[in-house]
Amino acid sequence: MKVAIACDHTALPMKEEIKKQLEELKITIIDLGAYSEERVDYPDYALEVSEQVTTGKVDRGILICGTGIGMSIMANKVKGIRCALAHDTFSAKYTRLHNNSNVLALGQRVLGNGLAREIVKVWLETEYEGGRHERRVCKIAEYEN
Ligand SMILES: O=C(CO)[C@H](O)[C@H](O)[C@H](O)COP(=O)(O)O
Repeated sequence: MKVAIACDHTALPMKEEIKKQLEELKITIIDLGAYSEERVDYPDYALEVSEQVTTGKVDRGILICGTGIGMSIMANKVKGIRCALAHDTFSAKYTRLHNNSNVLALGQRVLGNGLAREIVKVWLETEYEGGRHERRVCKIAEYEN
């Protein structure tokens, strides 16, 4: 699996922790920044990661900002992106099972690294269920088109 990851200036430590985890899981990582704590704008990073996903350069994306909210708002503007803001493992599991989410947003100011790692683990490991959910996911795509 290939994952693109990015954060803004608020979330560098969590991005590094999640990168470590992805390395442990032998996942190929594309780190699209930010690389310092200089103030940046989260929409730029959300867009970069989302485009990597929609063009098929990576399988999934992970976005981290202070709350995860701004990143998720921006990512969900990109056609083909189903970004889930998840701060618990139940949501992380069900957004894969039911929504086939392809981007995960996290908030460094909301979560500790331990819980963030658990969320990422379950989100990466859970397969989309399809079935009745496919009709609903298709309706989202139809609206985009
Ligand atoms: O949480 C965020 C957006 O939803 C981002 O991390 C923002 O950058 C956050 O609002 C912090 O911004 P600031 O310029 O560091 O105050």
